[in-house]
Amino acid sequence: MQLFSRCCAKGFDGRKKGKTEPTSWREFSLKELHAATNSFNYDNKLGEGRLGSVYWGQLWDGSQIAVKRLKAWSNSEEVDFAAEVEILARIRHKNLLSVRGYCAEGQERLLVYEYMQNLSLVSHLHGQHSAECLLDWTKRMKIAISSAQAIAYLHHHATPHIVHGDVRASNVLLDSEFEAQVTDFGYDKLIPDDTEGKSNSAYLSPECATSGQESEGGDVYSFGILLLELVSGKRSVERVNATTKRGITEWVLPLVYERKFGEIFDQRLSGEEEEVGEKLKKMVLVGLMCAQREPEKRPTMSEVVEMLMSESKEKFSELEANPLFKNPCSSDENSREQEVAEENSDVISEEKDHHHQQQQG
Ligand SMILES: Nc1ncnc2c1ncn2[C@@H]1O[C@H](COP(=O)(O)OP(=O)(O)OP(=O)(O)O)[C@@H](O)[C@H]1O
Repeated sequence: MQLFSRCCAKGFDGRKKGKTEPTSWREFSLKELHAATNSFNYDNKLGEGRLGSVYWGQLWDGSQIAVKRLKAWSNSEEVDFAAEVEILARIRHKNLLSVRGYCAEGQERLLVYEYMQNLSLVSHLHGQHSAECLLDWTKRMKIAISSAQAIAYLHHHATPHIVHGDVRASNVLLDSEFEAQVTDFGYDKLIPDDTEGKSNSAYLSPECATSGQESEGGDVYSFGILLLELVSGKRSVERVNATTKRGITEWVLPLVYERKFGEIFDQRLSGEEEEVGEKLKKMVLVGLMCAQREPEKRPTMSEVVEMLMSESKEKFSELEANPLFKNPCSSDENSREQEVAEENSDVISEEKDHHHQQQQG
């Protein structure tokens, strides 16, 4: 399809650096969006999410757009769509994809964004672009930091502070320089009853799955899963056999206990990790810190940015020494005690054996 052929390109004209300065926010007519998307033609469809379908389009001035056609709008008639979109449009950060405009005619509600030619992180990690355009480590680290900065901005600098509520690889789009453009934030007023679609997601924090309440801590959890996905190239949840699925943390943590980082890193990039080994380890450890079950143990997004960007060896050693990364079943002290006991007494060793058998029985 023509619209995908530009994936991995450096820019439309080869001169542009990153995201173009968005032209000012405005209202679009339905006629204009019909013309731009070839009447929402199936061939223009980029994909479909919980909120509706997204179409590629081209405006009369040649600029490329992505149009999100919201479904189930009739439930939300009391919401002033234009006012809500205007609030969204005011949220500006270089790594957030801000809305460029909207259309509200009859039952139709549409959001217009700049088209991101390198599409989403999910398509590069697991989708159609994973073979033809594999993200190297430098790009992955850039994506990790730039997406963390975007979420940290929402949590700590936007007024009022914003919980993203749906951090995942498909909501991290990539611009021409492979910088992250985080999207799909601030929709809670536009789509009030939107918890159901997320409830099965492996990105959802345990407390949010129970309470249905989104929070900054929940975003941190989801970002942790995203980091592990980015560094390993694995999906957030994988099927182990016909009846069992395994979350990515359950797979990564035991490997970290044994310091088998090489097995965690995306095997499709083997060889390259020598140069950036420590940074990749850091991505794994920070990912696990974020994806802890207990929200109070997780870092804030500002701390995540700081950890990911830090060059300090001491800070890295501090991170590595976190108790989370020690196998609770074989702490160093326990094994030393066992060694001493085994050296000194056969009886203890027999007792231990007995105890072990009792435990197994
Ligand atoms: N501005 C854009 N530029 C390029 N592709 C886009 C843009 N916005 C969305 N897409 C693509 O369109 C598809 C659908 O996006 P959408 O945000 O509706 O769903 P999703 O993020 O996959 O799922 P959900 O909304 O349920 O989290 C995705 O594959 C996404 O990568």
